[in-house]
Amino acid sequence: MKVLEKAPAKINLSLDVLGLRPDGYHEVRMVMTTIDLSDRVECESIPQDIILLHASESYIPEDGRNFAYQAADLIREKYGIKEGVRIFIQKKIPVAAGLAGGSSDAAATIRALNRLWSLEMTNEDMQEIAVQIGSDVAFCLHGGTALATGRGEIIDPLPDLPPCWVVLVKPDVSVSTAQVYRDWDDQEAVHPNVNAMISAVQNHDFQEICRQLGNTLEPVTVKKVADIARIKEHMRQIGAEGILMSGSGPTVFGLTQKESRMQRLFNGMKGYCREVHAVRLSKSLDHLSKYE
Ligand SMILES: C[C@](O)(CO)[C@H](O)COP(=O)(O)OP(=O)(O)OC[C@H]1O[C@@H](n2ccc(N)nc2=O)[C@H](O)[C@@H]1O
Ligand SMILES: Nc1ncnc2c1ncn2[C@@H]1O[C@H](COP(=O)(O)OP(=O)(O)OP(=O)(O)O)[C@@H](O)[C@H]1O
Repeated sequence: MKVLEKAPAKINLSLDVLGLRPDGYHEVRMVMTTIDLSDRVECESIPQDIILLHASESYIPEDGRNFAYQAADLIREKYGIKEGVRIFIQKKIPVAAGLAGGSSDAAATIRALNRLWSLEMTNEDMQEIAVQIGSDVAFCLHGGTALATGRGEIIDPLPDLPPCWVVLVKPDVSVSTAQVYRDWDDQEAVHPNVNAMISAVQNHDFQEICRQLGNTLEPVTVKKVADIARIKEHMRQIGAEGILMSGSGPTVFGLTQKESRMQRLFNGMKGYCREVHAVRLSKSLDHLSKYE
């Protein structure tokens, strides 16, 4: 049997860091949402006792460095699975971009293997695997809109956002999440109002969501990637209603509810940057699974 899962990217609408924890991670408080830009993960059981992973792009690791591979390895170990699996990842999400592409592939693999091997995993079982792979994987398991706290693994669902377009612009550089967190400085930090963002989401108030967009990691990455500030300014001039860098960057997103403005933004930014996407938001993942 072959199982397919969609693995959507995320954006951070509000990202605050509260401080460094004893375990070396940072305590965060963030509002995240999934968008309709997805990788596709296929899992097929094979009789040999191995994990075979292939990705559509040559720059994606196909061994134990791949988060999807790690997910399969952890599940086989925990549930004593003797058969192997062939995993294929059709990559659409830009890599090392602040969009959690690798984390979403891992989450999709957990969902897929739960079905492929009829494991009847509870949310807690999936969560236990997710946190061993990365901080963003727990959010990616369920998608939709949520508040994430702790190191990012404690998830409290929020209502869906009002419908809107998301225009993503990725500068031609990759950013190391670990380095951005290391460079974040408590003394210099600018803190977004996460509570105000939560209220705006609960009130379905699109204009207020745009006003409350904020990311304490943005100034850290802007110091290294000056293009981010230029992209933001350009998007502002074209007329995006809200603009922010996602996660540790460097991808910048612009929000608008007007299709004509989305088109203007997409065309305007396409002439400015190579990698530009215009997508809609995506809801929670429960209805996305598909068998083949
Ligand atoms: C920036 C965000 O993408 C926002 O959603 C996440 O906070 C990062 O999540 P992620 O990429 O899944 O991060 P992980 O793979 O768990 O960690 C990568 C590195 O980032 C740093 N890190 C990550 C998460 C966190 N809460 N504090 C940290 O300090 C740690 O140095 C860690 O070694
Ligand atoms: N399935 C995967 N897809 C893409 N990258 C992967 C995958 N598995 C492991 N990686 C590695 O993870 C690193 C980060 O890639 P990813 O695209 O997940 O970053 P990101 O979007 O910045 O994530 P985040 O927003 O969670 O910090 C890359 O260097 C890549 O080699």
